[in-house]
Amino acid sequence: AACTHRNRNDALHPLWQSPLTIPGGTRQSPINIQWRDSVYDPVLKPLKISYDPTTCLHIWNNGYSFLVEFDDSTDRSVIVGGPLENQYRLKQFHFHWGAINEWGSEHTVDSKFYPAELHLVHWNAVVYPTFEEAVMEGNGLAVIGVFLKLGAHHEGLQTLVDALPAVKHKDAVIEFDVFDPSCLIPSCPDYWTYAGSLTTPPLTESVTWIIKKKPIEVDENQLEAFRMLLFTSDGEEEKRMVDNFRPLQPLMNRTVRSSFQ
Ligand SMILES: NS(=O)(=O)c1c(F)c(F)c(S(=O)(=O)CCO)c(N[C@H]2CCc3ccccc32)c1F
Ligand SMILES: [Zn+2]
Repeated sequence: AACTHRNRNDALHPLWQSPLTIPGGTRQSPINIQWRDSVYDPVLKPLKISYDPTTCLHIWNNGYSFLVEFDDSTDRSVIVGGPLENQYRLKQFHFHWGAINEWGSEHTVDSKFYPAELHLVHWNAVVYPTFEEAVMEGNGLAVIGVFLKLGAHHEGLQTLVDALPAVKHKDAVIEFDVFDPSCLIPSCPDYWTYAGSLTTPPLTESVTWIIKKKPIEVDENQLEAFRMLLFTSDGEEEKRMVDNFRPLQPLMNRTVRSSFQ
């Protein structure tokens, strides 16, 4: 049943009416991560994350998801190591979630969906002068994916949840000037990594995905707070912002590597 529902969102929202798969695309995202098919790579380093909480700027409902955007004009919030050749700057983070807890994540693990997935979007400011250029290049972006599972209340997430009513409608923005997103990343260092793409337009094949093995726990009220957001602007007929994930894409000729045995 979940699989049919997942495809239902193609008709629901313009974003997902874009081509299911880019013609000629060989590295599209998201994918199912088959744990037993992932290959341990001893060369993979630990991912080094150093975020400066004061680089946080605002929260914005852009009609696809809600984004927390950062000042990426300097190297104050960066990641390095892991599968990455260069240092990448944090630009924004956002989430994908479902209408109910049975689905909502973009990636799956052994075909299991999580109720939501966090994406921290970074760009290679060492090699490319702007984010927009990095979006078009094979090694331009690095996105950390963190699965959310239903469980204990998440203190760090709550500060974000408390601000969501202020960005209920598309195009709403509120100032959000101190937040450390590393509180949303599990301390367990284990991750999978593969070469993929953006999961929203322009769907460019420019993302090194780093998917954390361990999920974070959030409670039902916190997931419900995501589902109270709207795709629509103030004054339009309300459409709840749910099921804002892209359907799974073919693995094609790719190997998912793991940083753990
Ligand atoms: N799942 S994902 O990580 O691929 C991903 C998203 F799912 C998503 F919704 C967005 S967005 O900014 O809300 C919508 C723009 O496409 C972005 N934003 C990126 C993509 C392109 C772009 C251009 C300017 C600013 C941010 C972004 C994104 F990288
Ligand atoms: Zn995303």
